[in-house]
Amino acid sequence: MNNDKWLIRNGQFIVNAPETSVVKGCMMIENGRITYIGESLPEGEEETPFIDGKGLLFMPGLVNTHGHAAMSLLRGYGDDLALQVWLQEKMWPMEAKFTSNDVYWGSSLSVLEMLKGGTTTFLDMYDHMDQVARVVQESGIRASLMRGAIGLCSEEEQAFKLAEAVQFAKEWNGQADGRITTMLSPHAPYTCPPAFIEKFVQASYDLDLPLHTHMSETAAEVQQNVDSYGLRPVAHLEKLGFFDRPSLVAHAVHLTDEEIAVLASHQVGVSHNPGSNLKLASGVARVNDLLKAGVTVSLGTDGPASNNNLDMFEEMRLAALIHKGVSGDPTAVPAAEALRMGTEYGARSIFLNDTGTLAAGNKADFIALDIDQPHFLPYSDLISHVIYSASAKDVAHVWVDGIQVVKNGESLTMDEERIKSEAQAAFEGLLAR
Ligand SMILES: CSC[C@H]1O[C@@H](n2cnc3c(O)ncnc32)[C@H](O)[C@@H]1O
Ligand SMILES: [Zn+2]
Repeated sequence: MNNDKWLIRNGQFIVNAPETSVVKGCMMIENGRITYIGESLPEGEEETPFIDGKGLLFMPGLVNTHGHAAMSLLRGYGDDLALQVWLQEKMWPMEAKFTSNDVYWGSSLSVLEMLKGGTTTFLDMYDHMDQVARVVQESGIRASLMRGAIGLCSEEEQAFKLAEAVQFAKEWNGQADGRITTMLSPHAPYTCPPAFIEKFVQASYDLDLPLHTHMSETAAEVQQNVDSYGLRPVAHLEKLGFFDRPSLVAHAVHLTDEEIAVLASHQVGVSHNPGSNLKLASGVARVNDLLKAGVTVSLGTDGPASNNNLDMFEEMRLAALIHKGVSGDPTAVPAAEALRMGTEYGARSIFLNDTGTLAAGNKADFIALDIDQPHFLPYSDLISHVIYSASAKDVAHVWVDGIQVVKNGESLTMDEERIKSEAQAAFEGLLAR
């Protein structure tokens, strides 16, 4: 933990209360938490160590609420395919060959990309999760981790996967100085028989941990659910008690009005993954209607093999653009709302209540953008610029828990050259096996 007290002076800070706006002045950090943001230097702090924020825009770290980090090894391996073909013919055969070493280097590559691009918290659903947790420990990032379980196997294998998921969730919750939290995650209703999902719901009660799953990503999947169980995925999961638990669903592209009301009434969060949904031609989620119904909608990249990068600025921009385009309503998902989806709502979606905004009392998870660049001028509306003009490349500095992990665009905690060469070797090893 960081026990320093220090200040940023002469900076510009995006705050969300009482509304999303920019404050010019100072921010103070003590013991890894923000203790002050305001226009003037707090009294008696003239001698406190500080960094000069001139030319920088400080904002909350981005929160990526759905992904599979190790799939960076499969980036570019299987493009331009629909979800089921992509999964069954390209991803799953390769993933069957993944070792712990592959997951370690693939996740390292993704965490390096995420930190350098301003993501300070990510959700990860995968296998060999001890390796992902190790990467989180070493890199200094914050994460919500879970062993994803596909139940298209024998009951014996299902029991083994559930036991692994429970063991991982118990063992790692609160580790890495509290930066790791855990959830429980059956992969999807189309890959997990109802009785298997019910076991995850029971484990969620037993461990007092939230649930996460893929849901209603494609029209074909919704139809398959109706054919198999006589219900669409929302009613199916509701019947299995999934939504009686704190839960987050990824994608939720194909929803009816009634289903949106069900998600809202159970306070189910939705991780909207616009880049992945567009690339896999899954459709466009009803984000405007979800937000209007009071659903917490956050943003995720999904895995790097269906996106194909982990740039959360791109996801915020896509969210702000595509819902205007498909609705014909230029007021749909305004810039400030897209920004909250990428930060505040992200933290809320994964049940973190003291990160996601720059506010006194919150964890000091924040980033600084270099706004002394042509595409940020004129300084008319910096919130607009963050959504419509910025990209991951503009991130100069990153702090998590008040500890700097990226400085002048370079990682301070991860060995970039080693990670790139090991990831390339891991990919070649997968091709050769
Ligand atoms: C059980 S580990 C996670 C599992 O999820 C697969 N996956 C990656 N992206 C998607 C997606 O968009 N929809 C459904 N499943 C996805 C990944 O390949 C792993 O097998
Ligand atoms: Zn996914």
